Amino acid sequence: MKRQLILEDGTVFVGKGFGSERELIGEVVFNTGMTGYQEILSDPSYCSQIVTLTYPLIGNYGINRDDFESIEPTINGLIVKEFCEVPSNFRSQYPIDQFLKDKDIPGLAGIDTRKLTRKIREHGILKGRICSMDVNVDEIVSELQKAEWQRDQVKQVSTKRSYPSPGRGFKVVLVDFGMKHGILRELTLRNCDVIVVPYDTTAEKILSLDPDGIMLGNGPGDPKEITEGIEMIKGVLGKIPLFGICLGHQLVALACGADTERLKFGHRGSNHPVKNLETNRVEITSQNHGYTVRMESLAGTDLSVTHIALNDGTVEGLKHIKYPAFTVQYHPEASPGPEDANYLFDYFIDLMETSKKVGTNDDKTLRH
Ligand SMILES: NC(=O)CC[C@H](N)C(=O)O
Repeated sequence: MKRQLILEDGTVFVGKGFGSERELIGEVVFNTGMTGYQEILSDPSYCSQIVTLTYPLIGNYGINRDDFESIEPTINGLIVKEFCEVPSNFRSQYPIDQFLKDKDIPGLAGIDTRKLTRKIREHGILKGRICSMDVNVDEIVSELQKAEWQRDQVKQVSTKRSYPSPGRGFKVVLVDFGMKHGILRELTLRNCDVIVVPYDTTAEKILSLDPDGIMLGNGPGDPKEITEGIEMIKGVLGKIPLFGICLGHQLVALACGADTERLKFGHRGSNHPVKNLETNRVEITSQNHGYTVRMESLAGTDLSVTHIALNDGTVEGLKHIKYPAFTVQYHPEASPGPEDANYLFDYFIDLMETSKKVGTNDDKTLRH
């Protein structure tokens, strides 16, 4: 069935609808990964966004049982050049069209995704809506222009209650701002005894669980909205080793007095080159973020830059100069890859081990 994408600047792309027929407003973003559409669809960091995949054929290995990053996908739409109706893979359980119908997520195929991507790159992220052909385009455009940027996505996707994921190794509190389950899988692989807690858990509560380490996961939206997380980090920093990923990285920066800002069109893909300034090695990384830590705002803070993006020079990794705390803007858990940055989870384990041996000194600070 013919359907259209309407953007807030009045541009219209006509294509073929698939998935659900719901009409939802969302920020239209693009991801350049060649594979990994199931992980992208189910990554809560995309909550309420309409995701365009630039790879021209999507869905050929279907949707399987194992690759989900969350149980309920929360994207507001999926745009592809061509979707595969008959997937072929031994793991495939059903086609992407059926999955989107079941989850009530609208899809649009058959549009020029290169043109749409160029538009977003030139203009910056635009609000849009996938609609039927009989709507009044001018009305939709003015509605889009008036619409606020989405808020409160973390509240929507974070777990409502703590839950354990038992193991025999280090005890880790994983703060769920809308985490990809890949993070939990990496900790489990390393035998961690994990407790996943809601985004607004206080420092006191976390300290009362007596963890060896705290992991701050990824999540959607503007980091400045998550004041509960920023306060919590201030209360645990220096007391327990800390590892932050993506939104977790941005929150640590804010807690240490640095600033964040929205990027023009973000970094979303699985081949973003990042330079590790400590080893001078380049890592190919998986990324999905629309905000960034402002480089200039780090002056005068206790954070030093450990990684930078080679495409645009933005901050990709930080470490605390006094406390055992480090963060990355990209995704070391990756899924489906690349795995260049997987060593960071081992580094976190080492940090917990060292901190445990050294113990805490009088003012409860731990040092590398
Ligand atoms: N993947 C993430 O954690 C994204 C962080 C934040 N919501 C951003 O868009 O920059």
